[in-house]
Amino acid sequence: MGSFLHFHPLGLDFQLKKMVKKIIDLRSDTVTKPTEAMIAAAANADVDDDVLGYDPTASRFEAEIARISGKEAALFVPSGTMANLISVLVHCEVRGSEVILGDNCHINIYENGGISTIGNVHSRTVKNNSDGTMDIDLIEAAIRDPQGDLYYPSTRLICLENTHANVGGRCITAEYTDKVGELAKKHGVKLHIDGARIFNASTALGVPVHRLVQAADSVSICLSKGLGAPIGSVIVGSKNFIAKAKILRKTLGGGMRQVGFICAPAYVALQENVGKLEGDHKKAKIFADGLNRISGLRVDKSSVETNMVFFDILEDSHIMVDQLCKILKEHGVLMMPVSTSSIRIVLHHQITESDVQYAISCTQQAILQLQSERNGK
Ligand SMILES: Cc1ncc(COP(=O)(O)O)c(C=O)c1O
Ligand SMILES: C[C@@H](O)[C@H](N)C(=O)O
Repeated sequence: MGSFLHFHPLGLDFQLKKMVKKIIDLRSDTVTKPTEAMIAAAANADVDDDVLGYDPTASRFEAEIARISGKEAALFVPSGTMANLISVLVHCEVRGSEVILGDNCHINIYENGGISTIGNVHSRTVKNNSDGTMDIDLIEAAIRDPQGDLYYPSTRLICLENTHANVGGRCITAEYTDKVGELAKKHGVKLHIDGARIFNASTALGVPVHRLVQAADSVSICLSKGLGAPIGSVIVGSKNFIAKAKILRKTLGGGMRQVGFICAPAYVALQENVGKLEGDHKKAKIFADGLNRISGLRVDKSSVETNMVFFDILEDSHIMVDQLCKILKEHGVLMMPVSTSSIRIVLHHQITESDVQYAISCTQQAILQLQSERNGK
C-alpha cells in the first residue's frame, strides 16, 4: 500500500455542488458529520472547568472508555495525533529515549515527526509486514543493548497500530499483541497501541477491545474515525500514566475547559455507532467485489478486513489516478489517492449500500470514459 500523495482536502467548488445532490465522501472515516443526537448531547451536556477541576461529562466518558478498554484511567484529547504524541512522550520522558515502530505506521508517517521535533524522542523503524505486524525477531533485534549506552539511545517503547491503516485497515490479533507485550516486558520496555480504529479490529475479530489491548501499557483510541464523533480521541492506561499524560496535555495546550461539550457527542458515538462498524465492513467487501469486476482495477480482497479498501489501477489500463478521481468528484464521489497507481476508500456509517452501488457504477463509467478518450473515440 502506498502512502498518501500530497494530501490537500478535495475542496468542493460551487459548480460541483450544483451538479450533484449528494456528496459520497469516501476519503476517510474522519469525514462524518455529527448526528442530531450528538448535537443535542453537546447542547445539553453538564459541563464545568476541566482544568480548574473536572468536567462531569468528560469524567463519566473517560471512566466508561477506561472500563471498556480494561485500563485504570483515561484522558480525553482533541486528536489521535495528540493522543499518540502524549503517550510516546510520557513513556519516553528520559533524554536519549528511543521508540521502535513500524516503518508504515501513522506515527512514523503522518504525525509530522512530532515525537522527535517536539519530544526529542528517537525513532527506530522496523518493516511493517503486509498484515500490519512487524516480525517479532526484528523487533527484538531493534532493541538497544543497555550495555551500549555510551553510543546508543535507550529503547523505552514499542508501538503497534490496530487496525493498521496503511496496509488497508488490517487487524492485529490479541495473540500477536501478547507476544510483543511479552517481548517488551522481557526487555523492560513499554508497549503503546495506536488504536485509532481498535473498535473496528474488535468488531472484525470478534474480540473485545479490552482483550486486544490487554498487553499494552497505553492505547490511543479515536472517537472521530469510524465511531463518527466530530472531535476527539482518548488515551487509556494506568492511573499514574494518565496523571502524567494530563500534565503533558496541558503543556501542549490541550487543557480544555468545558470539554464536556465535545465529550458528550463522543459519548453518543461510543453508545450508538460501535454496532454499525460491522455494516461498514460489509459495505467495504461489497465495494471491493464491485471494483474487482471493473476491468483495469484490482483489489487484494484478503486485505479488506474492516472499513478500508485500497485498489490499484493496472498499468495496462493507462489511466491516471488523478484523472479518475477528478471525474468521480464531478459526480459527487470523493476518494483519496494514495500513490500514482492506487486509491483508498474508507466506509463509514453515513455511506449507504446504495451509495456504494452508485460509486461503483460511477467508477465503471469513469473508467470507460477515460478509455474511450484514450482510444480517441
Ligand atoms: C491509524 C491512525 N492513527 C492516528 C491518526 C490521527 O488521528 P487524528 O487525525 O485525529 O490526529 C489517524 C488518522 O487520523 C490514523 O489513521
Ligand atoms: C489522513 C490520515 O491521517 C487519517 N488518519 C486517515 O486515515 O484518513
